[in-house]
Amino acid sequence: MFVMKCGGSTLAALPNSFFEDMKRLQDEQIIPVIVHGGGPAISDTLSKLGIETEFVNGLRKTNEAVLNVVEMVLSGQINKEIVRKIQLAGAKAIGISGVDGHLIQAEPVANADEVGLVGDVTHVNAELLQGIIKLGYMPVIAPVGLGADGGQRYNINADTAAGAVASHLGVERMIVVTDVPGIMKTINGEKKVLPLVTVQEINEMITSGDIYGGMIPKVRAAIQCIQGKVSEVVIVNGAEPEVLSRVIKGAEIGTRIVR
Ligand SMILES: Nc1ncnc2c1ncn2[C@@H]1O[C@H](COP(=O)(O)OP(=O)(O)O)[C@@H](O)[C@H]1O
Ligand SMILES: CC(=O)N[C@@H](CCC(=O)OP(=O)(O)O)C(=O)O
Repeated sequence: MFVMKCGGSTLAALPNSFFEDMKRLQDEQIIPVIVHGGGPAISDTLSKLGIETEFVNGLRKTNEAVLNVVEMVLSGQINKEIVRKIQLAGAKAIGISGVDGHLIQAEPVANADEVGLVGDVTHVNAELLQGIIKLGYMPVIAPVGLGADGGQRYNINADTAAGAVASHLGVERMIVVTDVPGIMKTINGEKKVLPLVTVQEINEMITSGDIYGGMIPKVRAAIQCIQGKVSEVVIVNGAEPEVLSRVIKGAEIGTRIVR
């Protein structure tokens, strides 16, 4: 079993072969647990509805109006689109959000005064995921969470949600699929993908500005989950052929984040 986070930046562009690769892995009992984003689709719908939107360090400022759109787009549109694509590849998938079965419990982030109804994960109902897997399905998770009282919804960054799911399931590996070939750094005027980075190097790159925007929640989620059972987080480009099986087989691809 492994956790795969799939970013909204790359979802529409993922080739059919990506989903066929997932089916092969499922057949080999290497079950993907998918957590997806959908940031660009949320921004599109917000703009069509004339609702302004803004990001602070990769997190969307969220009020009730924004949250309605986040839930509609993530749990409705994107979640079902992914489930359909997996099913068309011949594999079995069940789509749920963090609301269903209290899958993702959340609390307000530390800078809630800045970003509003954005959540950090406090608990993941891992038994529910294990149950879905036991039935032969791969779980496809939309990152909307619920407060401990079960009433308040939170918008959770998909990277953050994926890291928490990986930690609570105790998987060895999380694969983050995005639209860049890994963490990049300009060295002597040339942009290069770093094959391996440590927590210390990441912190330095955030301070220097080499890591910014949407890459920040990814590396923060990676740092958080590699403190526990997860031994590595790999950031890869979804357009690379058979990227998931190659990472699983240990190919040198993308950026590996290790302790
Ligand atoms: N050092 C870095 N290396 C690669 N990408 C980076 C870096 N720092 C920031 N980024 C940005 O992070 C983006 C990926 O994050 P994001 O757009 O949120 O993707 P996703 O939708 O997959 O979560 C890249 O497209 C790039 O613009
Ligand atoms: C709090 C926060 O920023 N939530 C994200 C949730 C979706 C997401 O993370 O999508 P990507 O993986 O495509 O970026 C948002 O509202 O865009």
